[in-house]
Amino acid sequence: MSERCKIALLGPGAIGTTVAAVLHEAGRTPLLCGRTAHAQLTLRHDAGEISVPGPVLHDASHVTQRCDLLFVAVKTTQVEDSAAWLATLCDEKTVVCALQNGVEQQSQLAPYVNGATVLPSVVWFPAQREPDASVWLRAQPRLTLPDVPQAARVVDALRDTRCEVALAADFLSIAWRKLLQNAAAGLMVLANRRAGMFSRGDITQLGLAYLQECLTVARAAGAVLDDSVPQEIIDGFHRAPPDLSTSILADRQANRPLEWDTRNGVVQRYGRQHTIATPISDVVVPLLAAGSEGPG
Ligand SMILES: NC(=O)C1=CN([C@@H]2O[C@H](COP(=O)(O)OP(=O)(O)OC[C@H]3O[C@@H](n4cnc5c(N)ncnc54)[C@H](OP(=O)(O)O)[C@@H]3O)[C@@H](O)[C@H]2O)C=CC1
Ligand SMILES: CC(C)(CO)C(=O)C(=O)O
Repeated sequence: MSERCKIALLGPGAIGTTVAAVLHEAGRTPLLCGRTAHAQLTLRHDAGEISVPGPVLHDASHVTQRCDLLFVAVKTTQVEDSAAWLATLCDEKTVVCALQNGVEQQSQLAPYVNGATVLPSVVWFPAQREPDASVWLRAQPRLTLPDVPQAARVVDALRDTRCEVALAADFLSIAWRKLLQNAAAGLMVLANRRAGMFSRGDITQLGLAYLQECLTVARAAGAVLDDSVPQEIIDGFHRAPPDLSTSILADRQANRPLEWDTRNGVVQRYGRQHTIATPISDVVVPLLAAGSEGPG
């Protein structure tokens, strides 16, 4: 096994390109690992563009290095297919920072990472992959991590970059807060519309009722969240640019598999575990699952 690499990034899509670009700007270009070969990555932001020189490696069997820090930004539906990369890049000394939505990153990645520490994160910023594979960053990049010793490796890597990192003592509650936002964003898939649809009174009411259901489940799972959270999330959609999309809608519109279980099914599953009725999830989840997988 050859020398270790300091930082690698798996999944150079919308979020992965953003993190690779901010690392590159700070002189810490990661080893780029993906599924599709690209000569370079391009991130477009408010003030200009960042190009990250490639190549994006696309065959794990050509790589022999383990890494100290691995950012994983494949979709949660793509983890199993990424197994060869995870096995190649990780050992028990690696910290794997999951740049993924959901509240289950640790259990989803642990089977694949050779005993590495999996650090979940909350990714707050929207980024959009364009048809030419460049990425449009639509807000200030910002992550929240659990306040544990292994987070220092991510904090150091992202120090003095465009990406803010916050550490949270009560990470679980913050992760569920973000999950609620993602669950409500799933309604955009069913309407095939972007954030502007929340300006409708009927969608606002549906969103609030769904978020109330999600909040009850989140609290049963241990999250400490105020009664005001559903309204705050809806207010966020009202303030968003009407054309702001969400990654699950981008996947639906491209006819790719959806992270329906990670973002919406999870509320129904935890609801069942805690014997909480989830009537709205019981409608939303099968429709998202069928949209993702068919048949038909
Ligand atoms: N986009 C956003 O605004 C946000 C997304 N998130 C979350 O971040 C995570 C990543 O999402 P996002 O960046 O949008 O996803 P993308 O679909 O844009 O990127 C996924 C990347 O992973 C690559 N990939 C897929 N399969 C494999 C594989 N088997 N081996 C190696 N690479 C692979 C894809 O390659 P290819 O180019 O071939 O498709 C692509 O580069 C998700 O969990 C999402 O929910 C969180 C907050 C915001
Ligand atoms: C845009 C954002 C931040 C909220 O829905 C997101 O998490 C996503 O698109 O997956």
